[in-house]
Amino acid sequence: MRLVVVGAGGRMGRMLIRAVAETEGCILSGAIERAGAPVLGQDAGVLAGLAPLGVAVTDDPLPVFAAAEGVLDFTTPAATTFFAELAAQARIVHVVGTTGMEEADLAKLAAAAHHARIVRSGNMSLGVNLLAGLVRKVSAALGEDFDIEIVEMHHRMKVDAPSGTALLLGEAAAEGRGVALADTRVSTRDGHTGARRPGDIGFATLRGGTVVGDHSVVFAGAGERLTLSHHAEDRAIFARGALRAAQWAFDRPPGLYGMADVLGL
Ligand SMILES: NC(=O)C1=CN([C@@H]2O[C@H](COP(=O)(O)OP(=O)(O)OC[C@H]3O[C@@H](n4cnc5c(N)ncnc54)[C@H](OP(=O)(O)O)[C@@H]3O)[C@@H](O)[C@H]2O)C=CC1
Ligand SMILES: O=C(O)C1=N[C@H](C(=O)O)C[C@H](O)C1
Repeated sequence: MRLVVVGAGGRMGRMLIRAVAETEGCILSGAIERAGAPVLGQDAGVLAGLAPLGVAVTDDPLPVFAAAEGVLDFTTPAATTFFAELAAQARIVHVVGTTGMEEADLAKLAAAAHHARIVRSGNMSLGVNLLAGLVRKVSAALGEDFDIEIVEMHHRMKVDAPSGTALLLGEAAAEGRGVALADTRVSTRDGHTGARRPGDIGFATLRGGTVVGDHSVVFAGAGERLTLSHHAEDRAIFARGALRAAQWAFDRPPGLYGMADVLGL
């Protein structure tokens, strides 16, 4: 499968280039960065710490998308909605790992999915997607007597909060209870907040150092507490998930899919 990495110079972009090079049946056919990026013109393999791959980083996606079968996109919401339109025009697979997307961005992805095969997830790792299934079950079993709080920690460079993973886990918890996350979500607490409202799903965000991604879902009841956690130690887990998603989507009809579809969960 001929794959393009967009945001090739980023933390995930470089990891994705390595993952494509290591995956049987996949070949890097293009690497895109934004106009003016210092890595333009560099060989993508060298950029990712590998031997040269003969693919120069470019800021012109049109000819690159036209010659590809899929695009791996861990960039920004603005870049992802732009690439979604191009991927739909080129009728190629679009794997979206970008987080921090607003309702309007998601509506654009849904529109593009009429023509493209899009797989989007706030976390592409196997472990987190299994955890989401467990959270849904535990949330349904415990009910509202147990307060749900989601705690996440990431590296100091992360720009969005709560993380895409925390929101994914929050959605799973809300589904388990049969409520909408939008009605129960509490993402900030500061000052005299008053007592916790029954049924709220709380989020707490920590940022610092080089943490790849830690998430815990705490179910706090009267006299006991249950905590389900995932610790990402290496960004390779997300890149491997993205490759799996691209290969899975290759012969699917157009639509918007998630990692639960890819993993058969
Ligand atoms: N779903 C998942 O499993 C995971 C999701 N993520 C998400 O992926 C995203 C990226 O994370 P990370 O790699 O750490 O961030 P980085 O900032 O390291 O990488 C993003 C890259 O995208 C580039 N970029 C921005 N705009 C454009 C554009 N218009 N065209 C081409 N390239 C562009 C940036 O360039 P520049 O810096 O020059 O602006 C940068 O190189 C985040 O939203 C993060 O939360 C991360 C890990 C796992
Ligand atoms: O920005 C990151 O680094 C990560 N982002 C994703 C998120 O927002 O949950 C996935 C992972 O936790 C790393």
